[in-house]
This record gives sequence, structure tokens and C-alpha cells, in this order.
Amino acid sequence: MSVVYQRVALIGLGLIASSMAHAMRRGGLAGEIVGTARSAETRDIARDVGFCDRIVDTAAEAAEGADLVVLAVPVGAMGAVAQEIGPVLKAGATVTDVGSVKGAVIEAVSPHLPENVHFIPGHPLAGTEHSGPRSGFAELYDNRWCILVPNGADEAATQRLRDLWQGMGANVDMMDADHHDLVLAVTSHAPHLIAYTMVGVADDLGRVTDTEVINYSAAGFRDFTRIAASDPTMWRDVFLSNKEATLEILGRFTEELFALQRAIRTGDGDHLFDYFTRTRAIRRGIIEAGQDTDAPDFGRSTKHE
Ligand SMILES: NC(=O)c1ccc[n+]([C@@H]2O[C@H](COP(=O)([O-])OP(=O)(O)OC[C@H]3O[C@@H](n4cnc5c(N)ncnc54)[C@H](O)[C@@H]3O)[C@@H](O)[C@H]2O)c1
Ligand SMILES: O=C(O)C(=O)C[C@]1(C(=O)O)C=C[C@@H](O)C=C1
Repeated sequence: MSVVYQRVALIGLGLIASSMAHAMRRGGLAGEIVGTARSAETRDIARDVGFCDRIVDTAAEAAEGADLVVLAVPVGAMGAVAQEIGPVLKAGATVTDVGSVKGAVIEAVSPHLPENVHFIPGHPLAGTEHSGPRSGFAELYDNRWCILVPNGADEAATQRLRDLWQGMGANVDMMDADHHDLVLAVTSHAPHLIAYTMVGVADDLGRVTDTEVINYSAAGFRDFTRIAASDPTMWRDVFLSNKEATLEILGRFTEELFALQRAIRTGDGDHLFDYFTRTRAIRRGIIEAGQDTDAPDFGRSTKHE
């Protein structure tokens, strides 16, 4: 793989940016990687881990002269970072972000960028419950999706960003911001809220001790606790900035939950069976599409039918 951008600036040095740096190095995709983070402590850790060629103190310093600037801070902080870097951006540079919400980020960032740069928002659909500069790894994006929201941006600039993500191992898809935010409300944002809630319920339940929750948590609940360990700042910002789509999905979720609750109360086994049959088919569709690399052998799970 050859160099896609001569100089890349990473603003925010957490899980997503550090994984990008590791993946860019693995693929030889960047001539130079310059990083910055808000706190001196994070910058020192990033220096220590060594995934950037240079660490500088401010976002403006990092962005100056960069061919690609990646905003990798919480969604609620994107506007302020854009305001800081706007005046120093090189003509023809590309600015992208990795925020989990697109509409709100575009609204917050666009007004601060000069017309002679390409703004191409993005979102890698990959992550873990860990955060910070020590949590990144080169394989994070392998075989995962990255959604770009070019919104009429220059085609050559969009293709170049696509090349970078593909070089980092990802598959790239394009969509508009509203659709992205609705899709992600279903596939990521509402599920996170449900996991946070379920873990909160277990924590509140006086009749079940903490030790019981720890000792007897079966695989499903363990997955919930992993998700519910995700960064509180990041997720506060996601819900506050994807309010409409998340509330729409949670409304539908509550209606379906009430229907299932009623089926349990009235002993309506057919309703439960039909519902679970439908949802099982969705899981199989994901596995058949090769999107779940952790999934157990699919053939084995059909044996008992
Ligand atoms: N973690 C995930 O699973 C995941 C997946 C895809 C996209 N994202 C998105 O990527 C972005 C970064 O997430 P992450 O998981 O790398 O987070 P992280 O917590 O690991 O890192 C965030 C970085 O932003 C900096 N930061 C925090 N608040 C700031 C502020 N107010 N101003 C400037 N800098 C600030 C932190 O110091 C840190 O360097 C977020 O927008 C998130 O929505 C996260
Ligand atoms: O695997 C995880 O820990 C994640 O939650 C990653 C995950 C998701 O799939 O929901 C979380 C937020 C994102 O914006 C993208 C990916």
C-alpha cells in the first residue's frame, strides 16, 4: 500500500484516533502522523505509546499544513475544535471526523470551515468499551464498515478518503446524514441505552446481590455489562445529539416491549414464538452476510430444528 496523505493530523488521541494511527502505520498510508489531545497527560501517554510521529500541544498546531485532519473527539466537542482549526487549514486539505452522529456534527463543524477545504464526515462502525490512547490497535477496522457522508463533496477528495479507510482494512459505504443517524439509532444508540438500563436495573435490584450479578451473569448479560462500560462522555454526547432518531426508535421499542409484556402476562405463547422466530432470522442474516466474525458455526446452531 502506498502513502494516501502526506501529513495526517489526529485531533483527540483516544481509541478511534490511536487505532487509525496504528492502522495507517501498518499500511504505510501516511507520510507523517501529527497528533494532539486536550490534556497534557493524554499527550504524554500518546508520546509514550509512540503511534504518532509528532505530538503537539494544540489542535491549530496539528492542523496547520496537514493534508488530512481527523476530528476524533466526543461529538459535543467537534464544533469548538473546528472553530480553532478553521483559520489555519491548508487550501485543498480534507477535514473528516469519526463521530457517532452525523447531522449534529455537520451542523456544528461546517460553519467554521473555509470554502477551500473538503469536509467529508465519516463514521467507522467499530469500537470497544475501552477509551484513551492506550486502547487502540491496528486491526480495529479490519473487515468493518466505515460510513462516509460526502454531502456533495469533491469526488476525488472523497475517493482519497475512501482509499485511506480501505487501506486501514475497512469497507466503505456512503449515505446521507439523516439516514445514517436513523440507522445508527437502531443498530447502536438505542441498544447502548438498553444495555445501560439493564445493567442499572440489576444494580438497583436489592434482592439480587452484586456477587450474584457477577457470579451468575450469563453470556447475554455479560455482553450488556461490556457495552454499559463504554465511555460516559461519548455516550452522553451521542444521545444529546441524535435526540430525534433515538427517541423515535425508543418509542417503537417501548411499544414492542409492552406487547411482549402483555403476551407473557396473558400466556400468549404464539405471539412470543412468532416474535422470536422473526428475530432469529435477523441474526442469521447477519451471520450469512459474514458480518459477525465471532459467531459460532452457523451449521451447528441449525441442527436441533
Ligand atoms: N468508542 C467507540 O466505540 C467509537 C466508535 C466509532 C466512533 N466513535 C466516535 O469517535 C470519537 C472519539 O471516540 P473515542 O472512543 O476515540 O474516545 P476516547 O475517549 O477514547 O478519546 C477521545 C479523545 O478526545 C479528547 N477530548 C475529550 N473531550 C474533549 C474536548 N471537550 N475537547 C477536545 N478534546 C476532547 C480526549 O482527550 C481524547 O483524546 C467520538 O466522537 C465517538 O462518538 C467512537
Ligand atoms: O463494540 C463496541 O463496543 C461498540 O459499541 C462499537 C460501536 C457500536 O457498534 O455500537 C459503538 C459506537 C460507534 O459509534 C460505533 C461502534
